[in-house]
Amino acid sequence: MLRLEGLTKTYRTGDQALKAIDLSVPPGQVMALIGPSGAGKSTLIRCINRLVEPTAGKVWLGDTELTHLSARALRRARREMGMIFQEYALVERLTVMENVLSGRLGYVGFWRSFTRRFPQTDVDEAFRLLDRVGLLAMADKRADELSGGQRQRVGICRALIQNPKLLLVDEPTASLDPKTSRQIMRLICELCSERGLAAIINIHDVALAQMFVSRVVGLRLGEIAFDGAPTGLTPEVLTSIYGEEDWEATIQKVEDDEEPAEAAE
Ligand SMILES: Nc1ncnc2c1ncn2[C@@H]1O[C@H](COP(=O)(O)OP(=O)(O)OP(=O)(O)O)[C@@H](O)[C@H]1O
Repeated sequence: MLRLEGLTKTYRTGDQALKAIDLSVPPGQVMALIGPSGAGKSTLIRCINRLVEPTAGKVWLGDTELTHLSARALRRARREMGMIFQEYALVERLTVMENVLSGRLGYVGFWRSFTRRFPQTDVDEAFRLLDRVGLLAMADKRADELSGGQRQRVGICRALIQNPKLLLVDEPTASLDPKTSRQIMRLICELCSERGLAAIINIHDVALAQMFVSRVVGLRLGEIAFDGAPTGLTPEVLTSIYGEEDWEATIQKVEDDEEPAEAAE
């Protein structure tokens, strides 16, 4: 469903953030993207929906090649890609419901969005989504009254109400405590599985990635250094991605977390 061919990004500063990346993500697959700071993870995610313009290469979403689309066609293609951000990117003074509905702006006409008159079907779907993520009672609260975990749940609803085929998720747990991080990762993965949605999740926390996803891609200096199952992330592989460090502690943490009591949380 998503296919990158020779995706390359060289910033004007000369930084080669991505070096001819080839990567395919089939429908329904949730993939974690890991790697050290500066490896190119955010650039890769942003080149897919052209928030950052690739220097070379192709991005296929289904049968559509995205890098040569006109602005108008790109707007249409972006509806198929929901984005979830580290800092939630909510409009603070709007309510939870209004923030969720803003995910429909790519679909409704200018005047409707200007006056915020969304079709009833959109409102119904927003309520369903808020219920699914446990925020139904918060629909009328202002976004700035929410905790970090609640804000991220709103961000997830806003991405899903677009009815995307692919989720692009940029460090969804970076501002959250460990327990809330696990809940958010679990929620994203459950929702992808319920909806047959593919996702690429840029995530710093290797242990968290290992707990929830079936495939991990490790980037190093703009190139793929690992692509496989989370069980393949041995200390040697992690060293090849991140450089020297004691990885036993990280891997141990995953095993501890897999105890039944934790899973029932
Ligand atoms: N706007 C920009 N202009 C110039 N260089 C940039 C820009 N954005 C990123 N880079 C460079 O591109 C490379 C990849 O950056 P990117 O942010 O994609 O990495 P990352 O893996 O997401 O890092 P982090 O985990 O710290 O967010 C780095 O060398 C960075 O300095």
